[in-house]
Amino acid sequence: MKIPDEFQHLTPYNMNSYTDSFVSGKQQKYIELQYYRDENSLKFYARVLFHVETQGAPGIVHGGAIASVLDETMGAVSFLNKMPAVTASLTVNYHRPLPVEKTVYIITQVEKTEGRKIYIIGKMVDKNQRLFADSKGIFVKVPNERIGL
Ligand SMILES: CCCCCCCC/C=C\CCCCCCCC(=O)SCCNC(=O)CCNC(=O)[C@H](O)C(C)(C)COP(=O)(O)OP(=O)(O)OC[C@H]1O[C@@H](n2cnc3c(N)ncnc32)[C@H](O)[C@@H]1OP(=O)(O)O
Repeated sequence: MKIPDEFQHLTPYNMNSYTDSFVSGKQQKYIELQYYRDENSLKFYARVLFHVETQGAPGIVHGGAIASVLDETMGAVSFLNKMPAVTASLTVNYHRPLPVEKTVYIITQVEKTEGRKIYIIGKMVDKNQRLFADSKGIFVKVPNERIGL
């Protein structure tokens, strides 16, 4: 199966301390998601399949479902970079309708930090690098105990 070049050398990443998420937890059957990381980069990656249960318009993935997956993958890149943070703001641009049952790929990265603020960007593409959505957000560093760590 063809996958984006950037995904060829990644290793699957399982978030052991974060297993019941409504986005990526195995208890839900709406979204199939596998995270990946690259030891040599500060980016974080996901392969995602939205099942028909995530549709808004018939056959098209709901924009809120796309935003949720981007949000979690963006949040995760802050944790991986040892900066536990929560979403303060999130902007998503939807470039074309995403059909249900189509595998797509997400890439997120930290753009810059300013004090407690972490600026994170993300994008969702298919195997041919066609852009479905991109996102930017401000995540704010919080003490571990504020997020149950
Ligand atoms: C979540 C964790 C789970 C456990 C994980 C285990 C490990 C697993 C590993 C990886 C998985 C990762 C999965 C991530 C999951 C997805 C992420 C989410 O969905 S998080 C939930 C939704 N978000 C909230 O619930 C935030 C609610 N809001 C707040 O708590 C506060 O408003 C907060 C923390 C954002 C700010 O409050 P203040 O009182 O601490 O700080 P102030 O002083 O107000 O802001 C600090 C700086 O941020 C700016 N700021 C605040 N809000 C802003 C906004 N909306 N836009 C722009 N800037 C903002 C402010 O202007 C200030 O900037 P200046 O330092 O002055 O430069």
